Amino acid sequence: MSASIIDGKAAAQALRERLAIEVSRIDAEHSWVPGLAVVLVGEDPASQVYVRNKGKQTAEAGMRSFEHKLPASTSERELLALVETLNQDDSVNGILVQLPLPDHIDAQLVIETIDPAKDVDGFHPMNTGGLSNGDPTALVPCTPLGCLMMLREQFPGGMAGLNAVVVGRSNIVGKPMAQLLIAESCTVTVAHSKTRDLPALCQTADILVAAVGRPEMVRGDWVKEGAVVIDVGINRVQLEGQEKARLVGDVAFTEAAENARAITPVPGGVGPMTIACLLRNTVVAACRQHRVVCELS
Ligand SMILES: NC(=O)C1=CN([C@@H]2O[C@H](COP(=O)(O)OP(=O)(O)OC[C@H]3O[C@@H](n4cnc5c(N)ncnc54)[C@H](OP(=O)(O)O)[C@@H]3O)[C@@H](O)[C@H]2O)C=CC1
Ligand SMILES: Nc1nc(=O)c2c([nH]1)NC[C@@H]1CN(c3ccc(C(=O)N[C@@H](CCC(=O)O)C(=O)O)cc3)C=[N+]21
Repeated sequence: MSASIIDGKAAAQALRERLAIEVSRIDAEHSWVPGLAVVLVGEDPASQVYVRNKGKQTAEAGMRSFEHKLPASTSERELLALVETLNQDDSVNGILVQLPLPDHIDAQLVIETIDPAKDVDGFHPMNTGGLSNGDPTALVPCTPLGCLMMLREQFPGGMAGLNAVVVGRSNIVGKPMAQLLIAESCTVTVAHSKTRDLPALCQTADILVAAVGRPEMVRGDWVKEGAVVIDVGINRVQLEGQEKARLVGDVAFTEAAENARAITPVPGGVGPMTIACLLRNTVVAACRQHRVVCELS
């Protein structure tokens, strides 16, 4: 089988267009627009690109974007004070603090300081707990939410009873992805660096999600014939003799596409959907804060 390629870029654009329509309806009927604050500490060049893309796409959807770029020397106390200010600011409906943070800052403390109602990353314990308890109002982390949206397109009849294997158990991708798949009634296995015989486990997967951070680790013969493969990995690899680094996923794409029914590419798969879901969470959070009904499907 030769896989169909899941076009995350197109899906993200379609979602952003729906968001823009909802934002202009809210503006017309209620005279406010959702606002997203993004906080970046330090100079990490890759993070700066994300922050720039987020700012641009936020504005294109008709929303307000507030960027706070702080030096790497920012103290934990200063960052917590900024978060408190954003919590109090009624024009800010969503707050994202870009991770990772410098070592001298306790990231968990920062996350727990964000008002759960404005936690559009879905990392606050109130939201992670809500997700695992099946609370429909919990804000869901953007990357797994984007993966779920693409999976739903692939399974119009639902995913109940399918075997899902999630490789990676991070708080930002692996664990919330597993929770979402449990809620879809999949049989979910979460693999990590201590998992024994990972290739054999992956071969049992009808749905295979790779969120590892190791370039092309998942090989073609790990993929069951007809499986749907979601590649979350974003790895920059420097090829010999080439000036620019290339982006590759955690899955060996060409090999895996021989066996899969459908697969996400890198770039152009999960990444663009992550940003679109961040904007979606901001619209949803803003509507709740203003106690108006959000007309997004
Ligand atoms: N497209 C997007 O929007 C996003 C992409 N990413 C990308 O996704 C990837 C994963 O990110 P993130 O979850 O934050 O990464 P983390 O480094 O936090 O987690 C990686 C996970 O992979 C597991 N792992 C590492 N090596 C192996 C191995 N050899 N075999 C099996 N499991 C292994 C680790 O296991 P253990 O717990 O045992 O150490 C860990 O659970 C990265 O490439 C990142 O850049 C991340 C966020 C968003
Ligand atoms: N608090 C927090 N929340 C996050 O969601 C978060 C974070 N911190 N830290 C970093 C990771 C990584 N991440 C990506 C988002 C979009 C793309 C993306 O848009 N990728 C494009 C293009 C990438 C490029 O060309 O550089 C693509 O895959 O096509 C990638 C990675 C969000 N993260």
